Amino acid sequence: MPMEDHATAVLRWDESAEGAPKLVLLDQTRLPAEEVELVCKDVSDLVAAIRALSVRGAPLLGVTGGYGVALAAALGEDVAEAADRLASSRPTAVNLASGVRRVERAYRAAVGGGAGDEQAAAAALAEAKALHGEDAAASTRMAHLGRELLGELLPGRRLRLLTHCNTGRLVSGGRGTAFAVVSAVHDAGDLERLWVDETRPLLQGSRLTAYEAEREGMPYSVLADSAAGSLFAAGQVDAVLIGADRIAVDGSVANKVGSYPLAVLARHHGVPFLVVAPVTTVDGATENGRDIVVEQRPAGEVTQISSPSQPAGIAVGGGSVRLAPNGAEAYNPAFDVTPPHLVTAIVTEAGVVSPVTRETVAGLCSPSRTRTSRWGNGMMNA
Ligand SMILES: CSC[C@@H](O)[C@@H](O)C(=O)COP(=O)(O)O
Repeated sequence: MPMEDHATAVLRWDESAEGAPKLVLLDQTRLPAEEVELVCKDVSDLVAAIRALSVRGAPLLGVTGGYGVALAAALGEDVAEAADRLASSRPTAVNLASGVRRVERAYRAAVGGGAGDEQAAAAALAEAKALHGEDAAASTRMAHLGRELLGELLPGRRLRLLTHCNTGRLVSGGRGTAFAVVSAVHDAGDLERLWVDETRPLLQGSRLTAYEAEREGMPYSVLADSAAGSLFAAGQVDAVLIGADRIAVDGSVANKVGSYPLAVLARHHGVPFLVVAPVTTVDGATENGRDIVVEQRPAGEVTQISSPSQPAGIAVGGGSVRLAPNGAEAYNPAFDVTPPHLVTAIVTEAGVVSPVTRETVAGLCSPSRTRTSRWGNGMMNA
């Protein structure tokens, strides 16, 4: 069932009620147990929601950050200070900072053009809404191109696709990134099974992707991340599809921790490893994968698990259960970086990039990008 059919939108700007506008989010830390709205009345609320992963996933973080700047402007907060706090609330997903800066630029341009406070706030909101709409359109295009690519790579068969983390409607103005491609395959009747990595430690796969797969009526199975190797060995995976939080100019892909081992497995077993991400995730300012800042999260996310009412293990207060001895230290990077030579193709709304090289990826950043019409030879026409 599509997300719009539910009363709770993933994110909405609310100015219908009396008083000041608010940003209302579907609190993703409460899924799949319950659909609960989280009302952000100001930028501090929103920054807290972003840090707690109540709202998450690269494209949606960009859209949320943009609305955050609009909220600051509407409330008469210091927009520059609010933009800095929003942009730095999580470091890895480039969309967050770029969404924030884009809306901040629109606000400044309005102020520079002589707009009053209300007009400038309206300009910021219009830009945030435009970004939201563009993200939805990009999602539709990526779904189409990704499905087409799978048809070329793996013709004439029903597909067993493996995905990691969560990349569907919960992270996007539309149907998402990698999950949007899976949805398109499913809609066409070509999905034999979606393998859903649970995605330790915060379980974005089992909590969120399985929730979305269930609602779309897909055949799916959740697996422990460590079970993926045996699935590949058994010949049960036709392709891996993931999203991305940041793609460096050299084609390195930062995504949820656990993506890199899947790329290694995929290469070993000769399985295509596809990254699906909007052009806004390609960061022209980050030359190499080693320059990508990987967010380190609290140890408690690994060493404890919370009660069902706080299923993500994010809030480690009352109701949490220890998974490791008191005092255990933990290594908890939120993301890892997959080198370009392990990535078969990057699917963007502007086209499919393959092979993934500095030259082909740089084409996505430059205004004068060139595209070729054959997959496997630079870029496919969008
Ligand atoms: C389209 S979403 C791509 C990525 O943002 C997604 O795979 C991911 O890693 C999200 O991480 P999260 O820490 O849940 O924000």
